[in-house]
Amino acid sequence: MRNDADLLTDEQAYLTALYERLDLLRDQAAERLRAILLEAGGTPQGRSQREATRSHWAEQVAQMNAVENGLCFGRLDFAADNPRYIGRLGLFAEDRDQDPLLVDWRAPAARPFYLATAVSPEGVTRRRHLRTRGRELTGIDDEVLDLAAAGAGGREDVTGEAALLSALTAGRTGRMRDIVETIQSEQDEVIRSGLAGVMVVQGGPGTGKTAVALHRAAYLLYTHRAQLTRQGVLILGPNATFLRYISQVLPSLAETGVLLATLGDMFPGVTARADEAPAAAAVKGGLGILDVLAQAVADRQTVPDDYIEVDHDGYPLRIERGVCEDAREVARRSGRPHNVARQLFVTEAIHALSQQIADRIGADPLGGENLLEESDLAETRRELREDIDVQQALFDLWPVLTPRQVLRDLLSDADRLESAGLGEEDRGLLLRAHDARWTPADVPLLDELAELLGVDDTLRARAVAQERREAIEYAEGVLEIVQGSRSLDFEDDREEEVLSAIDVVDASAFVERHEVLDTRTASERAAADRTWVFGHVIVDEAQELSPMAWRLLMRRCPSRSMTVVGDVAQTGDLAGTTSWDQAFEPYVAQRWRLAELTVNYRTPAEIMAVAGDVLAGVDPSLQPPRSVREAGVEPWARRVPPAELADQLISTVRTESAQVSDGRVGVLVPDALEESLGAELTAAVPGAAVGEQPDLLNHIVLMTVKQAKGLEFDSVVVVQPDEIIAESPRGLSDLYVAVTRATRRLGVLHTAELPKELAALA
Ligand SMILES: Nc1ncnc2c1ncn2[C@@H]1O[C@H](COP(=O)(O)OP(=O)(O)OP(=O)(O)O)[C@@H](O)[C@H]1O
Repeated sequence: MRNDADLLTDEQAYLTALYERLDLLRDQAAERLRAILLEAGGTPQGRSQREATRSHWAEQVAQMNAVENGLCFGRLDFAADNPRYIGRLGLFAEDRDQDPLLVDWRAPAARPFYLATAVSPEGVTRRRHLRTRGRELTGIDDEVLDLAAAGAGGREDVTGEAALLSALTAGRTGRMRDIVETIQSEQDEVIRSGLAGVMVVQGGPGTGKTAVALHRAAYLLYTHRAQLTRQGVLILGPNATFLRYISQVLPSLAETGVLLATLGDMFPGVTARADEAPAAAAVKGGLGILDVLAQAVADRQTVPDDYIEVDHDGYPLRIERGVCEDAREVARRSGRPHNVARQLFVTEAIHALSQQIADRIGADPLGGENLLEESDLAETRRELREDIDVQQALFDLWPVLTPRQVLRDLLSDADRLESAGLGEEDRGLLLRAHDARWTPADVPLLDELAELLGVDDTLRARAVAQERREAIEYAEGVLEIVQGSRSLDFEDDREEEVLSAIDVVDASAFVERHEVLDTRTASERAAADRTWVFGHVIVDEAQELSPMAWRLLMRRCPSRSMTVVGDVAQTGDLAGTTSWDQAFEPYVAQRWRLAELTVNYRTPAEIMAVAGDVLAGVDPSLQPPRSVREAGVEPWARRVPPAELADQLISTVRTESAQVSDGRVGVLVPDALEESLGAELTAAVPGAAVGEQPDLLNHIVLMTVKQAKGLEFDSVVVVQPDEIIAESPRGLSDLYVAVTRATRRLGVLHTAELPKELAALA
């Protein structure tokens, strides 16, 4: 009889063969890459093809490197089929007609690994999880999936229980890990849902929303590769620290072509990271600001009180208020953006001024018709257009503007704000220095202004068109030569069918082929281009987005192919989303689909009992997600004298750090205490990370709740919960976020009474 040791030996042999195949393929890819890198010169077309080949092989090598750990993690046995091994990458034998050696987790054939249950086994008789360290098999967990065996213990709501629990109880590292080995069926439904339309994934803390969003990106890129690598996928996260936290997950899923960004990165050339009062961000985030921006632009289209006098050709020329008003009216009525409509304003004004000149110099002394002819008038207009003084005067009245300039000027000038229609209280909130740093809430305003202002690219377009005309003329010349030589060569042999360049391309197609292709990836180009349209947009912590931020995102995704993950119970931003219906109504009406995640994989049951009370304070109708496990440790609270808070915190952090040994301790504090407690903690515990973008790889991190959105720690110490609540109208939601960051241990330090929502800890 075969025993467990034989089983391990067999599976190890299979694993070793897989790694040998991987090594071989990787060596081949690396060799091809080296060969391409050694090539040089050639035509522009040849170079761009070479670049495409180079990035293909570079990506292949990177993918194969990324799957080194955990290459294969599962096996499915079927009643009526060969076993199937599941891994992070697909591998084929030399002979492609054979079954694949390893099935990529994203392929349809891998799906039963995540979905098959004893009740609905989908032909699977056994699911096996392979545990590995490096290339070595360290253990096997089997689940037998036939109904007869279903009663034999195990949970029907969880697949791969042993593997799942071992993943969930592992110490945290400060970087998120992939979950491909233990994706649960409700998560799998979301990950593999179709590409089209808006899908909202609502789920409480720890239900795997972030993990699911990232795996969905990997799945979509795998399944719709051609389309999505061309257009790119945007993943929007709440802050830079969070992006670093998740940044390793995608490469290890062997994917590229994804742009990870925060709202603050969404206007090319601006990195908006500064903080501002939540109330100010709320004013900027509401749709009421749209009228203010439109008026701010209109306010830049001015007319003189009476007239402006300029010197033209030695004569004084008056640019009268009436002329400017008429020209402005025509330009505004065109409905074009400000910088584009400017052409109309100038043309109208020049027209009126030329008429003025004609009236003066062409007047018939005998009272007849004006003596100037149309050609004279055209000449006058040309002179006026070229007159620097006239140009300057018209520029001052209707200047070319940039979004940054308009927003800076507006936010630093109380009169402009008032004229744009902002009430006194809001003016007080928004007013700031002219050189203030950009905040994330400014970014949708910059984007909106870019739409209102537009870009007058007539000059650039003219230059490009001219260049292209010249290239086509040149190409026509080349093709004529080809044509000419062909008729000479084949004069005597007219029967022969010969295709030459002239038969298959015309001159403009010839030019197109020879134009140098942009070799940047879609995500690189998208990052530099405000008007880039993404193939798919994934938004994490989507509840924090304001209506203005949604407007910006919808512009980047006119196809509305979006995955939106979030939890309306965790909304902290005042302008954030508290109802998905409201957020999407303006863009897709009722046409969005909702998926709910209900199981909490992060926070153990003991801590969720406390979190449930806090959630009831936020909204009694909301249900906390169900914890998948217990930690066996009760959460605690300790009241300390105010003067001892810092010392007590330091000693608590030391104890907690020892408790989680290699894991992570997160200290979550009210905004007002971040600086002072941060300073005291780092003085006493030198390795601790604090500040605007603390390094999560440190074992101890102190941050505000806002910074901790989406993150998790083995042990969490919440400081002064009453202050966290008091700091914002959404303070209870913030406390809910704070207490749900822990994977094992939760403690609370407080100097005042415990808030009633935490009474269970008293
Ligand atoms: N199927 C799974 N297998 C293993 N681990 C999982 C699984 N699903 C989620 N997790 C783990 O649970 C933790 C919480 O997941 P995640 O951060 O994605 O949750 P979330 O819903 O985004 O939470 P929050 O709303 O609090 O930000 C992570 O450590 C994640 O790796």
